[in-house]
Amino acid sequence: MAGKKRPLVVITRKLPDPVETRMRELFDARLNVEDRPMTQPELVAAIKEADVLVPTITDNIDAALIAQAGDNLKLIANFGNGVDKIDVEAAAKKGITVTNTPNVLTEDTADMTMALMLAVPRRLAEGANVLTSDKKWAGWSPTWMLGRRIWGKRLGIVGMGRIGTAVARRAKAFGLSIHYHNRHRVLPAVEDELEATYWESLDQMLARMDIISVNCPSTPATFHLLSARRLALMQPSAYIVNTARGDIIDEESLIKLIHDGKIAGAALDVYEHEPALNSKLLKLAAKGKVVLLPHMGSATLEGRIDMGEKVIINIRAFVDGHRPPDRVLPLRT
Ligand SMILES: O=CC(=O)O
Repeated sequence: MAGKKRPLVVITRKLPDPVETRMRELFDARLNVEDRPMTQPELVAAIKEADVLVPTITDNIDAALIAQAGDNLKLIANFGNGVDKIDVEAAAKKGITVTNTPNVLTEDTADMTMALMLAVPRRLAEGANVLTSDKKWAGWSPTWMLGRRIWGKRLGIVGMGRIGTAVARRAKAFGLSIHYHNRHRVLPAVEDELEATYWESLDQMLARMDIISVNCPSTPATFHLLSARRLALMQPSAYIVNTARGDIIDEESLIKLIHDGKIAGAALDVYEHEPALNSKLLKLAAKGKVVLLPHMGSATLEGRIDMGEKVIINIRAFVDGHRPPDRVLPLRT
């Protein structure tokens, strides 16, 4: 990029207006004016030409694509936290830095996790549906639409990172007791604040919880972390919430266990093959066993503008010859 004043920054998707305006002011920004994902040939053209590529979490930036990058591509500044669609290792081998947008979507995603945690036990979607569908509401009844109590229950968080901790803070305020499984134990001060119990064994935690919340990243090590065997350890009265990534759960097994009454229900924001949806999930939704959202965890206007600002900060730091604050290093596997 040396010698160039304004790097050519190719952005694969439409971003919120204030972000695009700022990008145009600062860079030679190539925006995607049509609000649709780039096709594969468009992505190839983009990676060949750009000094900086700004993909989103749905673009597949795999080794084959990275191999086609032009010599001037030195930075992939992801608009999003999860980098599971970027081959960070292949990028590093080609001398390309990768950055993401952590922190700014933590609280929004935790809010949505909390909403989903309530949704199935308290029958939110089913209840709302009574009023908006042509089903007749006969009025309040002592025995109708009874869900299950949330407060006083045990919440097991799989992945106590930034989002997991933000979920735990909210859940504690809702009267749940906090349990977690993580590769590493969190700081004692955080455990004390949350009165959290650490489970070294994920299996043992799964077997004892009322609600499980998945909050770890998707990596080769967490693929189907909640496998058929592990899901089968859960109690038949337990619920599972996933706002992380679909492939952390063996979705087909989860569907079967809910269908067979071996898990009470699930609230999902992410899917194993999204945007494709397993049609069996729709059948479970119709029975009130699952609540399904279309990957909206971080979808607030403020959050998306903050994410754009993070992308800009990373690009500017990099272009100015500094280490970008949100550099993602290849995984040590
Ligand atoms: O899912 C959203 C993200 O990873 O940013």
